[in-house]
Amino acid sequence: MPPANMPPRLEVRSLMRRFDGRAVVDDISFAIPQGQVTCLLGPSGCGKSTTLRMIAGVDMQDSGEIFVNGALICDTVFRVPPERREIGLMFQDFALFPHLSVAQNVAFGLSGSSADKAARVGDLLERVHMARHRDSYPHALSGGEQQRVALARALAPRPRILLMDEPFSGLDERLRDDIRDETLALLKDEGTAVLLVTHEPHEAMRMADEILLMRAGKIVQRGAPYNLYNAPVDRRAAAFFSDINVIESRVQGALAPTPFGDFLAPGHSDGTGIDIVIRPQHLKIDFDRAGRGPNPTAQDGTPARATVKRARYLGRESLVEFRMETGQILKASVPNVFLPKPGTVMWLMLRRDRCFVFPAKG
Ligand SMILES: Nc1ncnc2c1ncn2[C@@H]1O[C@H](COP(=O)(O)OP(=O)(O)OP(=O)(O)O)[C@@H](O)[C@H]1O
Repeated sequence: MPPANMPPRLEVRSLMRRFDGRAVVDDISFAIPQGQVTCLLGPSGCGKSTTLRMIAGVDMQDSGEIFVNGALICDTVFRVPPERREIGLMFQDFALFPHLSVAQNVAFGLSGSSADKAARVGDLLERVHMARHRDSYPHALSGGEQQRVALARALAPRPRILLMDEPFSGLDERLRDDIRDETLALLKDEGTAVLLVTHEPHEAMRMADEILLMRAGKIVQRGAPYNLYNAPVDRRAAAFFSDINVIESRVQGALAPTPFGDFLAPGHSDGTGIDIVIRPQHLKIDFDRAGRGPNPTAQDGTPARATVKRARYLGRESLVEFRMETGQILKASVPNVFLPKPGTVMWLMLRRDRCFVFPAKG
């Protein structure tokens, strides 16, 4: 942890960028301390890359300021050019130089004595497990190997900040998690402050100390991965991280009645639409006991009858779709193999501590 009085490595304040009169980045502020990985997460087109491009200095904000180590590097008047910002870049389309070997690629941005450069290149290639490929050329490397070299090249000059734009998107799904973990370990060793752009929640959960959830140019929620997953600000934020079930209700006397019992809806007037949101892994399933289910509990509320519509085995878990007596379909995710036959009558409960209650239009 950096000392408390140390300025953040990177800070942006009230960044705005408009294209054709439309605010694509709309009043964004955040700070990243030394050694922290922050993920800018959001759907395609929400303004993530534009934010990164302004910090890199290849695009210019309409208003707002960017600071590195507490010093202004860009506002609407003053602007440090990109090459003097000491910010490393690792973009999806930021290819290796094809005519340079692996070692030459990593050495490219380095200054200092040849001995120092060789030591830094050797050390980084060891740490990204590419030392034995030091004399290979990029075309002879797999996508994952090229990505490792690109990481070593980006970190070689010891940038204070590294900006990464969808850096793993070109990789085979099975490789990605390994490379993400190796990358994270190296970034933490180096103490680099990182801003990583991704549209994949899984990637953000795996890599980030802090996630900035972005939508239509704004940060709608920020916090540790745990907080975003377990305390989403609205229904869309919940749905961004996993499948969700939504049970619709209408408030009657500060309560939202559902087939699973009443939910508290304080502050909402009668007739207000309410969504009870729950992730599939937080539904509980019980067997039918001659037409009866388990007894209601404070934690799980009232059980409701449902019929199995379909069950599929997905490897780590099984996904079971249920049809409620109201006609609504709910999805339950169950660890391992659980494949009840379609038509089987079962009882469902909602883990109350895992339900989110939102106004319907949220
Ligand atoms: N130079 C430009 N001129 C006009 N519109 C632009 C320009 N650059 C970006 N945009 C628009 O700004 C919006 C945000 O783009 P941006 O690339 O920042 O989104 P993103 O969140 O990074 O999306 P993706 O994940 O698809 O890259 C998009 O609607 C895009 O079309």
